[in-house]
Amino acid sequence: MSDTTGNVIEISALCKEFTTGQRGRRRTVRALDDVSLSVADGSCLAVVGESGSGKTTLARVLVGLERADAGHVVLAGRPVAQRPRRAERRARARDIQMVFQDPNGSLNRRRTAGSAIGEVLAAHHRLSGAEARRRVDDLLDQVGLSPAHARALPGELSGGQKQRIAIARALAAEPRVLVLDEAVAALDVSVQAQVLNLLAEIRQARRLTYLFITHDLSVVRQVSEEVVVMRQGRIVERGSTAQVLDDPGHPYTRLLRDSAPRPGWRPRRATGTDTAEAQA
Ligand SMILES: Nc1ncnc2c1ncn2[C@@H]1O[C@H](COP(=O)(O)OP(=O)(O)OP(=O)(O)O)[C@@H](O)[C@H]1O
Repeated sequence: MSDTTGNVIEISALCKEFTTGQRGRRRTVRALDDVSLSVADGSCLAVVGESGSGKTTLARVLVGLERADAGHVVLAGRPVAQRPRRAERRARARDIQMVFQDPNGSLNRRRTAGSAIGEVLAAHHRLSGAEARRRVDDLLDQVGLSPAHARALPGELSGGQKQRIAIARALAAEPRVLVLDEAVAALDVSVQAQVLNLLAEIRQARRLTYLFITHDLSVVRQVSEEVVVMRQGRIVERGSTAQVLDDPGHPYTRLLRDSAPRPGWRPRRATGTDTAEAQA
């Protein structure tokens, strides 16, 4: 379900600050500074930016792991409460799920893959034991694993297989939106390509919407039609992937693109001009 605009995510004027340190040495960081963004139902929007630009904070606010100081989020046509009740939290989890960079964070090392997926199924659907087992097998199949993997503990799985289980867990809730936060960053390049292909197939088959957070511009080209560029908590540029990466409008995007490793790439020391331009 999307709202009348066809957007499944509508974010307006989100702000979030973090204050750290002891009294007298306090430091405040504005992780999100007036961020407004919409994501069309069924699309894939990439969010890029250097480390600390606010990408993860945006994701965490969206899925409800962090509370914004100001601003609004509308998910699948429903405004998201800042202090949600249990039922609202559960409804949000059915709308949006997140896959993290490190699958170990979402998998208990003493729990089999089947039981990890079954836990999410049980939280969102009323199923008999036999139905749940069948759904676990279906989900394993959708992420390219076999029913035998249901009995495996995380320690018996490769990094790519663990990430596939984390994706199956997220899919078990049957969400409309998947937020993928550096979801392939920890994988070897060949495994990365397989998981990216898998994610593309799943999006098409399930008509899902992706918010794809990455620092890797080559990944952006493979997965998304549109991209937003974040810098110091603000969105500095948004457009089609081809336009933003091939003909960036903002000096910061040019700097990001020009410092990304690629075939034939030679590291180049940033000049004073680069830095001054990017401050614009
Ligand atoms: N829980 C927190 N406590 C204090 N500061 C935080 C916290 N979470 C994020 N920050 C700060 O907010 C800013 C944005 O961080 P965030 O993790 O959202 O950036 P990012 O673009 O996702 O970076 P990375 O790519 O390194 O994950 C950073 O300056 C970070 O140090």
